[in-house]
Amino acid sequence: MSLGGLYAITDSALLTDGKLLPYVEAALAGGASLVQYRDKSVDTVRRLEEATRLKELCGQYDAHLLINDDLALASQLQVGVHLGRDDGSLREARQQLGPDALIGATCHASLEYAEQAVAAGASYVAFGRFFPSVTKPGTPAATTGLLREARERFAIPIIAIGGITADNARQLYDAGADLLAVVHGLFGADSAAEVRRRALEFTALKIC
Ligand SMILES: Cc1ncc(COP(=O)(O)OP(=O)(O)O)c(N)n1
Ligand SMILES: Cc1ncsc1CCOP(=O)(O)O
Ligand SMILES: [Mg+2]
Repeated sequence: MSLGGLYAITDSALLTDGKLLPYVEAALAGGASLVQYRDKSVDTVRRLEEATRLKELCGQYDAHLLINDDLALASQLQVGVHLGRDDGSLREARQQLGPDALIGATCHASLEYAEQAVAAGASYVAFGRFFPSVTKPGTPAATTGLLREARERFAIPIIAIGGITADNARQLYDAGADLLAVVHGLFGADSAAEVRRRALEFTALKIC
């Protein structure tokens, strides 16, 4: 499976007041190829409803939906899942979701963990944060040097995350990232039109 470009990650603290669907649609219209539903609440009814709507929306744009942290919800909707290092077993996720599912793994700045994630069946490995992040400030820092090493070691898609904007993105693609995963640099906009503009900017950087 060939993946590349912009990976849009939602944030329930940012996408309030009915912004979730129009903002995600704008990101898709601007070329996002993956969307991650990242909602840390325990409102299971709303989470199921929102994720179901996002799955439909992604289908319209030929994009993939992944669920953050929640294998049960991913399994219920038959979509992908992204698991951090304490979010459960990648092996179990692969067993439950099957061979074609997208399963992502957070690796922070550890190539060793990434090796284990690949062995456990991850579809991609995610490194970062690369820049100061408003969304998750405490995440361990990673460097473009690490990204270059990862590019040499891994054949599967490599994701960079953390504080990414169109202004600092180029160096991450140049160091070997296939996709840039973005929350605030995309959705911290004050209109859907601005989200689309930002997404187009990220997408154009990948093509150049
Ligand atoms: C693509 C991608 N990379 C990393 C993360 C971070 O996952 P995690 O460390 O589990 O942190 P939370 O996102 O769950 O707060 C991610 N979500 N997506
Ligand atoms: C979830 C996560 N994991 C590492 S950094 C990060 C936050 C990404 O959000 P932003 O793009 O706003 O820095
Ligand atoms: Mg997590």
